[in-house]
Amino acid sequence: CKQFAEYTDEQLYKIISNSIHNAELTHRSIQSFNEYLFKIGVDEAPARTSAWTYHQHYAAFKQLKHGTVSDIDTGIIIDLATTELTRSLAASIDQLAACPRIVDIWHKLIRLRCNPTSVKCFPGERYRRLTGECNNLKYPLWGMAGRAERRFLPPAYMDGVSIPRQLSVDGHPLPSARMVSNIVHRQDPCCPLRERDLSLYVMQWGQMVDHDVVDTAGLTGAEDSSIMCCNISVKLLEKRPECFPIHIPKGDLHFPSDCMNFVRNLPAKDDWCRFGFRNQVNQATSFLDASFLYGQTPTDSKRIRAFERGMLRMTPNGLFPPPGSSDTRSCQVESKEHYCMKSGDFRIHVMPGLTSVQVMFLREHNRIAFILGKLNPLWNDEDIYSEARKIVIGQLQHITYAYWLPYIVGPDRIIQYGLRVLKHGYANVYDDEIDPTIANEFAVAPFRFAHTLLQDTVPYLTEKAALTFRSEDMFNKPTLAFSKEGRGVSYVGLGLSQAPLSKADEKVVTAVRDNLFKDMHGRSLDLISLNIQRSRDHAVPGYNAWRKFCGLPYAFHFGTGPGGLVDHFPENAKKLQAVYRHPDDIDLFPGGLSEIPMPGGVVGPLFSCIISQQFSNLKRGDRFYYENGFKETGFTPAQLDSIRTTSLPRLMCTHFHLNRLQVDPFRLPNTFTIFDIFTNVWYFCSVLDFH
Ligand code: HEM
Ligand SMILES: [Ca+2]
Repeated sequence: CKQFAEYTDEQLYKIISNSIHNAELTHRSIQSFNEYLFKIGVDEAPARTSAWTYHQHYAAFKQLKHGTVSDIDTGIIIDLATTELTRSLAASIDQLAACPRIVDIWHKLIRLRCNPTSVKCFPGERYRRLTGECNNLKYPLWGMAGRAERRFLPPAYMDGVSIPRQLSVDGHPLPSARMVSNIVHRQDPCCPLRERDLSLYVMQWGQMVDHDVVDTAGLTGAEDSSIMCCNISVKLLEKRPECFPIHIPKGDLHFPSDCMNFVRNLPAKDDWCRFGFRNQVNQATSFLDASFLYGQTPTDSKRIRAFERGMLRMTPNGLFPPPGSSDTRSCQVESKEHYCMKSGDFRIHVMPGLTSVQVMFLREHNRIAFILGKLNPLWNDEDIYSEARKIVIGQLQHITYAYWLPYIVGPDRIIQYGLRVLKHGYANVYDDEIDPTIANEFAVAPFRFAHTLLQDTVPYLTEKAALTFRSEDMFNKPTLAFSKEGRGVSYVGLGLSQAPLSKADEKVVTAVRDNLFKDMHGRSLDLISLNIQRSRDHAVPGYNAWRKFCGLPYAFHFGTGPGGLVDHFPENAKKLQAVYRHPDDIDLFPGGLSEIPMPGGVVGPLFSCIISQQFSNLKRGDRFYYENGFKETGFTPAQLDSIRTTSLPRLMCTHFHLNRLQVDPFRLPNTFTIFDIFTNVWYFCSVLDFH
């Protein structure tokens, strides 16, 4: 505290009090400014939104709004106050935090507007909570929905607190995110490549897992409007701290203007109301717990559950989730009979394939609930619901760890990080010192790897025809899912298993790189620019910092020889060199995605390390992980054996009403040649084991 010896307690009190007070004033003035911009039509109301503005509505702080409205303001105020405090005292956050006098005064003052997050746990509870709280009895908040994401590495904010990372190590501005996207990630539409024999279902499962474990909250304008950062004067832009628009370089082959809208993500409230660098909020439970199906709060769950025989609500024909009363604006409806479905995750309609997988799990829950109800006539609704939910989550975890993850990170990483599932018996891997909370960096770059696996088309396979629809025409619409009297869900699901995965390289299809969320005015976004800009918004350090984190060689130069980008093909290293000034500057997404994939995986050494680390945390830091044998909460050995027979083809056969399917729908079926007859053959669904 020596550094602050010249200040009396009264002076420190005044400085800290001023910083909080000024932060409140600034926040209020930003809010009124937003109201004004909304009134004069700069920001767009959700009612008028087209797919283009949906981007912000997806990210909006939705799921937990009712419970945590004040957390939104508190997070912003603490962020503003921290910035002012570091400036007033000309000190870093670490220096401030090392001074107990400052910390004490801060807590006295901040208590007036911020309550530490607290929950009550009961060790005997048999089932995981919807919110994820109390999973860890020692650290009950770990993995809970609505909390700050954790960091694997400290952020690189320009001011050490909140301003996005924008400069090269040599002080020059970083290249525009769109420029990086154009030079590193452009895919020639003529010749998209396919990824080995993997199917598009690999991509779709990934998006479902992603939505289960992460939903980072964004900022919105007045009355939930979409904040517009382009087409406003520089003066106005300066007054909008939410804005961090992407510069589009001259001569862009797709975008005529020079600005792509980009709004920063919400600053999180710290669990203990401490000051600190800006962090972001995960609205989802970090655990792989089918939160996309069950919701993350008791209020949400009330809208999802039927409260009868353990079932989740369904339309009378038993095919779909019912409409959501407050989510009607969450998709674009093209027919009077269609509606936006209610699910545990607001983003269910982003692509027809995602709707298809989510509906499959809804049907599976109700199938299991029906069987449990029949077998246990004395069980009440709550008993059946809880047990069915536990089984569905077990199935989801089993398929993800046993069948999906190895295709992503490759078999070597599965062994290295202890991610293999057992064939028999309990694994008992729980460690209450492991924090499963989703890492900010995992969500911002490595786990977005699957954006390269996307195709320009949505395959749709009926009994009679193989059709395709343009992906860019299908974003955010329930049209295909409801088509053909509701059989569309199955046709999309089957289509995914029969279509090749786009190659796991650095190239990304134009459907999302140019035409993401295209609306009737022709406005669209570039998902890859968003990914890059998002990592700067979160101030995620550059490529080399991550190579070091993973114990991989540091790149001193852009060559691919020793001391350089040793995990890149020369062609990709050259592309990176064309946009970046130093290997330290390379943003995590382009740097990692352009690495040579691991043998048997789709991501390179860096992404596979970060993804494996996160999945290891999700396995070992989840007390309810399905292979754990705890008496109260685990499965019986017989139940566990049964969960282990769960397979994706069984789920698809049952819920998409199929006659036949290949053994592994994550891979394309083999044609019957002499060499591969036994590798991934078609089966009649009736032959598959039903449990
Ligand atoms: C057509 C399919 C998809 C579309 C349209 C899509 C679109 C988006 C959009 C708009 C964002 C937010 C971008 C931002 O502003 O930062 C996002 C984030 C993300 N995407 Fe995708 N995505 C798709 C598929 C996938 C798949 C297959 C994965 C698989 C692993 C994935 C993983 C992620 C992750 C991890 C995030 C960050 C989520 C968060 O922090 O809340 N996406 N995606
Ligand atoms: Ca979850």
